[in-house]
Amino acid sequence: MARELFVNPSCWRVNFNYYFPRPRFSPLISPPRHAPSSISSRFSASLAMDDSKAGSIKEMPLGLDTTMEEEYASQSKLLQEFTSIYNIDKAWIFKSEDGTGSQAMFLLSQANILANTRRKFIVSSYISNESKSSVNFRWTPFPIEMAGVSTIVPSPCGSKLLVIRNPENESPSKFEIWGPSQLEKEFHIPQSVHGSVYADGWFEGVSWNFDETLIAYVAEEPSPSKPTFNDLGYKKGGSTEKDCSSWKGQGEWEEDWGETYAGKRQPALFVININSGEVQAVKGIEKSLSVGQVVWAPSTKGAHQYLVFVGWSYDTRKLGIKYCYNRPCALYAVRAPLYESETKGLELKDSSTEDVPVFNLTQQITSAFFPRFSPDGKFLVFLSARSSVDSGAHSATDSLHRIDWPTDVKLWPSAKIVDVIPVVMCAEDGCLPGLYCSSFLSNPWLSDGCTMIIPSIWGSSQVILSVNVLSGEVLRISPADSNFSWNVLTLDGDNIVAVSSSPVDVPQIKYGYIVEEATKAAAWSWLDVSSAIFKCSEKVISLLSSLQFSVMKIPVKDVSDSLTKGASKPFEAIFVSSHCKESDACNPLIVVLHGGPHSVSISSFSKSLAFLSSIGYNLLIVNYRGSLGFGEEALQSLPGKIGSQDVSDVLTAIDHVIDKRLASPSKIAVLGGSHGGFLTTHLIGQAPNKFVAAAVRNPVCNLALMVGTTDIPDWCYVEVCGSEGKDNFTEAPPAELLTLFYSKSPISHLSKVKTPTIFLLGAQDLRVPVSNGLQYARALREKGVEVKVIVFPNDVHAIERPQSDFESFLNIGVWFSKYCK
Ligand SMILES: CC(=O)N[C@@H](C)C(=O)N[C@@H](C)C(=O)O
Repeated sequence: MARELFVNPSCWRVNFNYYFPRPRFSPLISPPRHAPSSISSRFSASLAMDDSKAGSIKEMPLGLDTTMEEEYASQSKLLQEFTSIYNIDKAWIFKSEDGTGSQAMFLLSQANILANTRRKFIVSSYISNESKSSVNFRWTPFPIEMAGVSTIVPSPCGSKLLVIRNPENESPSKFEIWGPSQLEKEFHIPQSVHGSVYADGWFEGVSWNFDETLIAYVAEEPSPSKPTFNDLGYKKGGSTEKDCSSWKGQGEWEEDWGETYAGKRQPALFVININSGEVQAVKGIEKSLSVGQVVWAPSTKGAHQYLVFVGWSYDTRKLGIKYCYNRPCALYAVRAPLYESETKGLELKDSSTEDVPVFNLTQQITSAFFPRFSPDGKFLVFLSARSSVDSGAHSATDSLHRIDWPTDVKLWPSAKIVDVIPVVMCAEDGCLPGLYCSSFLSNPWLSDGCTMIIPSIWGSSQVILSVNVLSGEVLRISPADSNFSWNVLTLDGDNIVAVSSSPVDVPQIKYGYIVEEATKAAAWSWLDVSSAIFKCSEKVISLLSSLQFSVMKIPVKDVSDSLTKGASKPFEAIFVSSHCKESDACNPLIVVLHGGPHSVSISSFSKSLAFLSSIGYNLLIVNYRGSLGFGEEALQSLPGKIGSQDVSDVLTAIDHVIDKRLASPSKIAVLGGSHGGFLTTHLIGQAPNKFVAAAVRNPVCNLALMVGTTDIPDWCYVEVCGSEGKDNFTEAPPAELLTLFYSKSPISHLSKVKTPTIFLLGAQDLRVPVSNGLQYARALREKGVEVKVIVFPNDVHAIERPQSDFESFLNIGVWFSKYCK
């Protein structure tokens, strides 16, 4: 979680949907409205023969009919252009030695469709501030590819760069230490010491100590030994050697953290000495604790060095952790291992703690993560998802806290936790709706030592906040007069390098500085940073320039006294459309629904949504009540009411745009993934005449089936039964509960469905296993509804591997072209 990232498609609190529609510019081949979705291959072949070379019979690819082939080809061409747009993932600043400017390093990434991976590359720039209000970025001419790199972490003073390369198989992890002009050291850490270094954005943590000699990090524990057998049966004592006369059994199955962690071993703490290359496992941490996000505690001369880390514990089972902030966690302090070179002159002042080497620092609160020490080491600030843990909702409103860091180790466990920003239940209009953070910079501090710069969701946008952690003052410092989304990449002293985008504007770098004399509300000014590096194709630019977006406020229907104030306030939807003349008929509308349900669609650039809108669809991206960014009361109004309140909000949003003549009632399609797929399939069942086509990615269709197969069965309880579902959760749900789960599921409305629906399913999805989508798709087909199913054998819940992502949205686009005229 400790990533300095621009919003990343895999970022779990912000939802991105990728869908592609009919090209406006391509000659449309109109299929018969109810053409069978799978014309027999004999028929396809005979049609194809006309334009094939004599003698050979052209076979249509599986699942593609001849009537749509042109469409498929033209959409795929444009889709390639959108797919190749870069992401701006991270940045670092290095102060120049003469103090006149700074050097910036940006980490960008781009899909490499052919290799089915993402290419990572670095671009650098020299930053000079000619005056307070102007900045000049001088870029190196070409990016440098970072092939095979898992993560890079500069040292605090910027003189060294750690590059970690994780093994692809059983080979060692590689640690490289680079100086300004050369590789200074390289260490290979064998699997017997530890497995892959975690670079997952959740357990991930790599931290240099203050004198840049030691690096603490999180890696997979070494593999436990497994029973060995040979021709005499079980071989006592086992064997580490690989020999051809024996074989290994499996031993007992070990729980992992579910979705995206299948087969990953326990995350554990290690420290490497970069002078000797010696690696030590950090001792004293309970076996049951999974660790992550490690940082060095401020050091006291002559005393032991300590590490602060996040620990996740569990009861009888590890429930899925991806997208789930409701897993209890705490901050712990542990003594760092001693290295010979470090012990010289050590007085071991705190040797009295010998028996208690690990302290829980946050016992008073159910969740604590993203630990950050202030630059002077006087306080420790952290984020908490206690609302999420306490209510059982998988994500909710965060709170920010401070511990005034005692110099005496013995006082650490009893140190008071101070609330800096509490959970906001229901904000007044224009005020902070609450904190919703999915990343903190590793160094988020301005030079006053007490102001942090953090990104957070505010309604349907991501904004940048400055937070004074002593006074609790919070300011929205990214421009409040635009609906763009912003993220912090890094700080350049007291200036901010940020990235800003919108549904119709590709990400652009911005440089923010404080305008001293201005009023508080307008204290920050933002400069554009232009570069040829951050340009995309002319075609994309021209298509995007014909689009516009707005954020709509949609009043809640049927407000009753039983609703909290926060749940009675308007929710939001992002509307994306092309500039059109009054007389123009509306483009077809695609209703886009995020998952979670406690996630949010923000107003940032999404390649797939931009593609979709740029070729002739209007989008209605609905942040129904329960989404992040609108206060805790609105969010908590949904658990217990899924399939009704959220469905009603989406229908209200659709009516809203129809009433405003922004959508034609006969040209509406709907798409969503996961809980968004739950909503999509509910909508086509509950409002069977409303939608001409639907597309779902790993949809939740049958909660009674999901509860026994998902990595988060507790989610089904909480979302169906509300908070009390958390207390009643059991692995063996009683029959009455299974009946309730079924009745709250889209499958219970299946008999009414008429809408042609395409299913994109990841066979390795542990969150909403493929059986959910398959059962529903087969049941629809059984009753004669048009259905197309694509299963990606190696994809998990997110279906984000480049080729799968591409094929998914190409097929969604073509599906909509076929049915959504
Ligand atoms: C908590 C969670 O994973 N819920 C799923 C049902 C879901 O909707 N997932 C979201 C995050 C998604 O968009 O995939």
